[in-house]
Amino acid sequence: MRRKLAAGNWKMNGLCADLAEIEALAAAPAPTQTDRLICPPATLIARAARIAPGAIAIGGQECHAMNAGAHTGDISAPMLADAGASYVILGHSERRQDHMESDADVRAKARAAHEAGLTTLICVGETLAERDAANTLDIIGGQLSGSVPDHGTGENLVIAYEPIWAIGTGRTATPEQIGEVHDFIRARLERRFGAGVGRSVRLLYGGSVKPANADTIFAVSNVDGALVGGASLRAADFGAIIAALDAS
Ligand SMILES: O=C(CO)COP(=O)(O)O
Repeated sequence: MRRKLAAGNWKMNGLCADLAEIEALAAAPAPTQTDRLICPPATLIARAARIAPGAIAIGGQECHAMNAGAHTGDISAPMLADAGASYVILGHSERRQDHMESDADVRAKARAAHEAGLTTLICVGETLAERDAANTLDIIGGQLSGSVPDHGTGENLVIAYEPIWAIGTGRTATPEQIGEVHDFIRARLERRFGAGVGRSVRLLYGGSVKPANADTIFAVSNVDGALVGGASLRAADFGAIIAALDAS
C-alpha cells in the first residue's frame, strides 16, 4: 500500500520566526498513515531539518541539474541533501513560467536529485486555456513523458497534479476533474514503468487545497495526498489537512 503524503510548499514565504509553525506541527499528534513534508525557502532548510528529524521531512523547491560549478544563485541537489533535505519539488508551474524551465530541464534536475538520494516531487498541470480546449490529458501526458526520468522508482518519485488555474486562486478542481487526471497519470506510469513501480508512485493533488475541501479531495481515487501552498504556512491549517488525509 502507498503511504499518504502531505506536502507543504512555502514558495517564497518564511523567515526564521516561521519555523515555529514546523515546531507546532511536530508537537501535534503524529499521523499514522501519512508522511509529512515541508518545503521551506532554501534559507530555512538546514534549520527546519533539525526540528523533527524522522517525523517531518524537509524538501527544497528546486535544484540545478549540475552538482557544482559557476552558476551564481543556484542550489544543487547534493547541497539540498547536505542541508538535511530528503525531497525536492521540481517543475512547479511557477518555475516553468518564471524561469522558463522546460520538460527536459526538469528531467535533468530530477536525474541529479535522484543521484543525490533525494525523492523528487515532479509537478504537472494544464492552463485554463488548455483545459478549455480539451487538451488536458495531452498536456499532462507530454509533461510526464518529458519531465519524468526513466530510472524513477516507487520510492524516489512522487507526481503532483496542479492545474495552473487552481493555484492560489481559491478555485479547486472538481473531484471528477481530479479523478480523471489522476487515473490517467496512474495508467501512464504503469504503462511506462510496469505495474510494480507504476502503482507505488504517490500522486498528489495541488491547487487551493484547504481544510474545508480536503475531505472531498482525499476521497478521489488515486489521490495519495496533497501539495499545499498557502494553507501550509500555518500549522493550524496544515495540521487540519494532514488529519483529513490521515483519516481518509
Ligand atoms: O502551487 C501550489 C503548491 O505547490 C498550490 O498553491 P495553493 O495551495 O496556494 O493554491
